[in-house]
Amino acid sequence: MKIVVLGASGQLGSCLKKVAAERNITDISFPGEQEANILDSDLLDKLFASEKPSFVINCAAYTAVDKAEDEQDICRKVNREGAANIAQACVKYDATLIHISTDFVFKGNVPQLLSETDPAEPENIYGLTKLEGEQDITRILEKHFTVRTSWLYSEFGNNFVKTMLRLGKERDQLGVIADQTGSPTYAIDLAGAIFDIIASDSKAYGIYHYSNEGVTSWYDFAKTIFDISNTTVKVNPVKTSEYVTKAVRPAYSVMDKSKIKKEFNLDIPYWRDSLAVCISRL
Ligand SMILES: NC(=O)C1=CN([C@@H]2O[C@H](COP(=O)(O)OP(=O)(O)OC[C@H]3O[C@@H](n4cnc5c(N)ncnc54)[C@H](OP(=O)(O)O)[C@@H]3O)[C@@H](O)[C@H]2O)C=CC1
Ligand SMILES: Cc1cn([C@H]2C[C@H](O)[C@@H](COP(=O)(O)OP(=O)(O)O[C@H]3O[C@@H](C)C(=O)[C@@H](O)[C@H]3O)O2)c(=O)[nH]c1=O
Repeated sequence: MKIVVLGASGQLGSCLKKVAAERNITDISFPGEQEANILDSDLLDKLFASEKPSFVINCAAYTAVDKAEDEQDICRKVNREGAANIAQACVKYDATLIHISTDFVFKGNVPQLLSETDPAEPENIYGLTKLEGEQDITRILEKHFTVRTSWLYSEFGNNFVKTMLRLGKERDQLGVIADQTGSPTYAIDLAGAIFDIIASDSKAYGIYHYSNEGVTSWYDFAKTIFDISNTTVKVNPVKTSEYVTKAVRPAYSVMDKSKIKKEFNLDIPYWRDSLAVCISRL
C-alpha cells in the first residue's frame, strides 16, 4: 500500500517522515519539489504513474498568512490550483487523498465550537484560497479525507513555538495577542493521526477537524512555552487592535473534533502535554 507525501520538505512533511520511521512504515516516498511540484500537472502525472500510490498526503501549501495578502495570485495557485491538480491525478490513478486544511477557513466571530458543517467564511486570502482548494477537491474527487487543523508547531520548520523561543532569547519583553482563541496542534500528533486514518481502511470520506485537546490564546500559549522552557521574559497581553498585521485572523477558531475521534477511534493528547514533548526535543 504505497503512500506518497507531497510538500515533504515542510513542517508536517518532516513530521510524517519522522513518525513513518518510528512506526516502521516503509512503503512511503517523500519526493522533493523538483519531482513533485503540485503546479505542474505533467510532473504529477509522471510521479503517480511511476509510484502508483494508494494514498497521497498533501502537505504542500502556501502558508505565509500575512504575505498572502500581497501575493494573492501565487497563494491561490498553490492552495487552489495545486490542490485541484492533485485531486485530478488521484481520480486518474485511483488514489485516496489526505489533504490538510486550516481553521482559518472560519470567520471565527462567535465563541462556539466549530463543526465540519458550519459555514466557512474566511477573513484572509490564505484562508480563502485554502477553502477554494477544499471545495475543488470535494468537487473533483470522492476518495478524500480533508483534515482541517490549527496552530501547528513542531521541532521542524517555522512556527509560533520556535518564534517565541527565539524572541525570548533576544528580548526582555514581548506583546502577544490575548483575544484570539484556538487550539495548538503538535504536528507530530497530527502525523500520527494521518497514519491512523490510512490504517483504518475507512471509506467515510469527507472533511474532518483535528487539533490537540484544550483551548488557549496566543498569549497563554506563549506564557506556557516560556514556563516549560524556563525562559525568563515578560509577556504582555495585547489586543488584536494593538498588534497590527496585514491579515485578519479569526478571534475564535476552536474546532469540534468529535467526528474524527469517533470515526478513527483517536485518543488526542492535551496541548500542554504535547508542547512539553516538543520543547524537550528542541
Ligand atoms: N503551519 C500551520 O500553523 C498550519 C498549517 N496548516 C496546513 O497544514 C499543511 C502543512 O503545513 P506546514 O507543513 O506547516 O507548512 P510549510 O509551509 O512548512 O510546508 C509547506 C510545504 O509546501 C511546499 N510547497 C509550496 N509550494 C509548492 C509547490 N508548488 N509544489 C510542491 N510543494 C510546494 C513548501 O515548499 P517551500 O518551502 O519550498 O515553498 C513547503 O515545503 C498546509 O496545508 C497548511 O495549510 C493548517 C493549519 C495550521
Ligand atoms: C510573533 C508574534 C505573533 N503574535 C500573534 C500574531 C498572530 O495573531 C498570532 C500567531 O502568529 P504567527 O504569525 O506565528 O502564526 P500564524 O501564521 O497566524 O499561524 C497560522 O498559520 C496558518 C498557516 C494556519 O493555518 C493557522 O492555523 C495558524 O497556525 O500571534 C503576537 O501577538 N506577538 C508576536 O510577537
